Amino acid sequence: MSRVLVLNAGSATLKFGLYEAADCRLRGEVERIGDAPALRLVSGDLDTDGFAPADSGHAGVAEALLDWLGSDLDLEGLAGVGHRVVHGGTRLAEPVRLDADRLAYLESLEPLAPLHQPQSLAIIRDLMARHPSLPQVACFDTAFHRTQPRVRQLFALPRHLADEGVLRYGFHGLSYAHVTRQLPAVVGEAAARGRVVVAHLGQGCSLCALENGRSVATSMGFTALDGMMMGSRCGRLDPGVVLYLQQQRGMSVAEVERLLYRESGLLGVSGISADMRDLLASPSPHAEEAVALFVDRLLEEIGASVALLGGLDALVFTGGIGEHAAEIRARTLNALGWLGIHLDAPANARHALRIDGKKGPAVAVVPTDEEGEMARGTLACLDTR
Ligand SMILES: Nc1ncnc2c1ncn2[C@@H]1O[C@H](COP(=O)(O)OP(=O)(O)O)[C@@H](O)[C@H]1O
Ligand SMILES: CC(=O)OP(=O)(O)O
Ligand SMILES: [Mg+2]
Repeated sequence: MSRVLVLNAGSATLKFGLYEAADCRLRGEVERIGDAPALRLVSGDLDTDGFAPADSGHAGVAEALLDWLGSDLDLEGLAGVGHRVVHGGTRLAEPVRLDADRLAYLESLEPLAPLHQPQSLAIIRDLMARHPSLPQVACFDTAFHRTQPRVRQLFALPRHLADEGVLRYGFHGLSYAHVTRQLPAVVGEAAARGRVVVAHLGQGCSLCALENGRSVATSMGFTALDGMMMGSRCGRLDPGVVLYLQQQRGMSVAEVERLLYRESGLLGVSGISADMRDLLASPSPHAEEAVALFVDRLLEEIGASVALLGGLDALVFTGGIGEHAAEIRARTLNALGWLGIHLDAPANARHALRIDGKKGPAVAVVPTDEEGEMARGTLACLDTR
């Protein structure tokens, strides 16, 4: 039976899963990378004691995770390893087996995803060096959005920039692909084929407008910095602010990158934390202001998606905040009565699969599973290579 390992390197987490065909045998994550990395098993049975990173950074954590997995599992016996690579650029979309050429292309995209691309490529290089004959497969966050009409991919910039690939790519595609697969069972066949908005709200946040199960618009852009406000990223921003920071404040490119990716969003506005749990529990007015802005921006992004779809049949929440923060869902949904949405408050409080009051558009909470989607893509890629 084909066994694959999948690795999902995020900005502060490294999630992993071991699959035998479609069955998940082991799943877990290392949280708080860069601070105090801790390994947590979500399912499966393996002693976590042997996990001992030499340092708290991404490289140390990845090495320790591979050592820990390798001490119990025969990594050489795997059919392959699947990796979440957030940016596939113009050349790569479907899951592909990596070689030196493709790896070099993906490296050229590192500046477009500084919180994700360098981390996942470093793990891939490490695994290629350790196990040269073990297939490494990349599964792209951008792939799901390639169905978008060209006009939705364009920025209002001179044409030659679009010709060289400065386009809206969109991200969180593995999450949207998983949610889309669940839609018929969750909201019914008719709504699943209709106009659906999915809000993926995690550390990174984005929205996707679906028509007949295909992405027709998304809030993230050329990079995972655009659109919705996030944990530590600003989301949509007047580009004049970037000019101001460089011209008036004399900030370097690296300083601006740091500010926009790591010091903004919930963290920047609250001055307290990038973690929604901390802000919801905080009595600070700055925490409340950050939460209020988050809800406002979410309403704007939902409104934009619904306008492009010409209506709404279902709204889905996913990602850490989308799945677990009942207060954020309630504050958002209570402001969406104009869409005919009715909230079932007790169902929302217990994070039920359906939280609408059986009138108007369906509203659902669907746990995401990027790892399951990657296992599927990796197995399909290895079967047809
Ligand atoms: N119970 C909760 N209440 C509010 N927010 C939560 C809760 N659990 C998780 N979160 C939020 O989810 C975020 C992480 O989302 P997740 O999708 O796991 O992140 P990642 O993008 O790293 O995969 C955390 O930053 C936190 O703000
Ligand atoms: C693309 C992106 O923002 O991913 P994450 O939510 O994992 O940070
Ligand atoms: Mg995520």
